[in-house]
Amino acid sequence: MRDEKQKVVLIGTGFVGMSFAYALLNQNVCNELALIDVNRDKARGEAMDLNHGLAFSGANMRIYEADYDTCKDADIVVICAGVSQKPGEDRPALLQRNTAVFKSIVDPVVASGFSGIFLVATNPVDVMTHVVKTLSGFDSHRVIGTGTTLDTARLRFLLGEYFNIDPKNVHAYVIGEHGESEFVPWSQAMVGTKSVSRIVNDYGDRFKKTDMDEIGAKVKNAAQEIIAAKQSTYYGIGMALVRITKAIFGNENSILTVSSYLDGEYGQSNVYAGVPCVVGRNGVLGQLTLELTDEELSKMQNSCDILRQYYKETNL
Ligand SMILES: NC(=O)C1=CN([C@@H]2O[C@H](COP(=O)(O)OP(=O)(O)OC[C@H]3O[C@@H](n4cnc5c(N)ncnc54)[C@H](O)[C@@H]3O)[C@@H](O)[C@H]2O)C=CC1
Ligand SMILES: CC(=O)C(=O)O
Repeated sequence: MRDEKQKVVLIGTGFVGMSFAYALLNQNVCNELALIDVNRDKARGEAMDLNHGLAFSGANMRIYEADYDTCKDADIVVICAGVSQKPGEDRPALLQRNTAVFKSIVDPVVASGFSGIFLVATNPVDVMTHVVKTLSGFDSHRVIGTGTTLDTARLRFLLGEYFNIDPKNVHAYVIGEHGESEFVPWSQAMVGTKSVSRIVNDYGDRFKKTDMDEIGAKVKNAAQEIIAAKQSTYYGIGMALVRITKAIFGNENSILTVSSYLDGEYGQSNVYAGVPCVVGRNGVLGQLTLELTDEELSKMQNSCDILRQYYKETNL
């Protein structure tokens, strides 16, 4: 049993929220989990179902359905509420509907006296995270989105398969929008201590630049492929949310490509985008600024321009 209380409030007990909650329980990440949903029966049923697994888990966790007052002493409020994409729909198509949903969520969270960290998964995630920053008035280091953490995990998995190397030893990132304009800064991708550019250069007969481009495209299209096959994606993002939660509770100062507020980094400002950040107990401690090539910087500019335009469309 921990000495310290570690309380998470999850808002939105759908596929993504409950995949997160189930992984939290299995990894014994916190000792209190409150579930909020506009559909209170659903949240209550989910709390019951999780509680019935406690005896099998080694976790000592209090899990219950609640209303917004519970946010008052929470450490992290995780937002997974809102609509998700239908097959063929893109993430920005959700913007207006999810902005309306967030207006009904962020106000009561703040009114409760909450003073912890917001962690957002709802799409389009970079813009929705910016929406939370504006609606809450919180300092940006305490408002984080999942950004490109999931895309980065997809990239590491595919590169691990391609090079036949443990993905944990693949250090490569997807950055920018969690969406169409995201990209892989290949100049910064490493397998162990060797850069991917060097591997492709030295072993061009086996490992090809065109294969890297194909992997980047597969990462970008992964969500659509999964949604076409099974309607929605949730296990990967659930695990990504747990990874970020652990970095916060453990004060790990881990480098994760969360969506964070750019204030001059990469020449960008007034925008949330996925970039490698140092994540610890106080949220985003800072960005680890990558040394991008001119071509990569122009991709970053494009991605941030798109995100700023989407944010403008929220009229906040
Ligand atoms: N950031 C990422 O990498 C990923 C993000 N997502 C996004 O996560 C979001 C959730 O997806 P799913 O869980 O599959 O959807 P879902 O439809 O299964 O769950 C959404 C939940 O939100 C609740 N909800 C709706 N309005 C609410 C309100 N005003 N207050 C409280 N709760 C409310 C619903 O009752 C429902 O339980 C979507 O926007 C989806 O696009 C999904 C996968 C990956
Ligand atoms: C749905 C979504 O954003 C994803 O799986 O990447």
